[in-house]
Amino acid sequence: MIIVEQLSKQFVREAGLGWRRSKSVVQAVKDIHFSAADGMVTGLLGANGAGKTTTLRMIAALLASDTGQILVDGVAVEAGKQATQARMGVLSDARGLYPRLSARENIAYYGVLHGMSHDEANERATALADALDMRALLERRCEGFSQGEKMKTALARALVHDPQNIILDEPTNGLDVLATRALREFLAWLKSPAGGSKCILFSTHIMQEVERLCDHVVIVAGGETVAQGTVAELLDQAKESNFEDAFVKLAFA
Ligand SMILES: Nc1ncnc2c1ncn2[C@@H]1O[C@H](COP(=O)(O)OP(=O)(O)OP(=O)(O)O)[C@@H](O)[C@H]1O
Repeated sequence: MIIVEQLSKQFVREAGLGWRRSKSVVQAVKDIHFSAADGMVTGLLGANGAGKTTTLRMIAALLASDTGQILVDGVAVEAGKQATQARMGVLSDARGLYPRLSARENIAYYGVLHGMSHDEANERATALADALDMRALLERRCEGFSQGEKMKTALARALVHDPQNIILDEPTNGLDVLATRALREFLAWLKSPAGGSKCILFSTHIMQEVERLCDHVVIVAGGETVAQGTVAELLDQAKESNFEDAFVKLAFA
């Protein structure tokens, strides 16, 4: 379970050179708060620049927050510290695979970094490849992989140590309809008791994805949580019958 309270983060941007040099402050996240429960898919839904990636990077301990608190299974997240890493699997938007390594090596290497033996990590890579229908890719170098192949490999790598909490930044970016469907089915399995009742948190700006996949939706606008609930509750709150209309009303009214 992930609990986020009063999270904020600002960046200082520098522009120009010499005497023309200037600094400006960007308040990327102002006040984000929500909780993401086990056995559920929670979606962070927001427009471009709303603060989703910055929020996920703070939860994943990749970036320090200015204020607020993040608890993962009751343990406070601290940027750069290992305490919560074992409990989290993170799929960033950059994917970041080693192109010269095979998919298996990319996946198993992360397992070893998480303290697994080589055999254990290899067995897990094979099991995940079966679950993600990517067995044929396993021994291929990642160089030249398609978007969908990269995503599957990066997802398997994020899950190699069987984390309870799964954080995905725009996981369907660049995927076609079939790959998106397969991912949706896999996430539905991961949140089920058979898949381990995982806590899944993902960011997106795609309405249909949220309607089809999310048990809980957190609408983020201008770095703030502006509404949250089930899709039905948000429709009710906005007094709309179409989810896109409800989103626009809640995010930009
Ligand atoms: N390292 C950084 N330095 C300066 N500004 C940043 C940095 N990272 C993010 N920002 C700014 O913070 C704001 C929020 O960015 P963020 O990437 O979190 O949004 P997002 O909701 O993930 O957007 P998108 O859907 O376009 O990926 C944006 O205005 C962005 O330009």
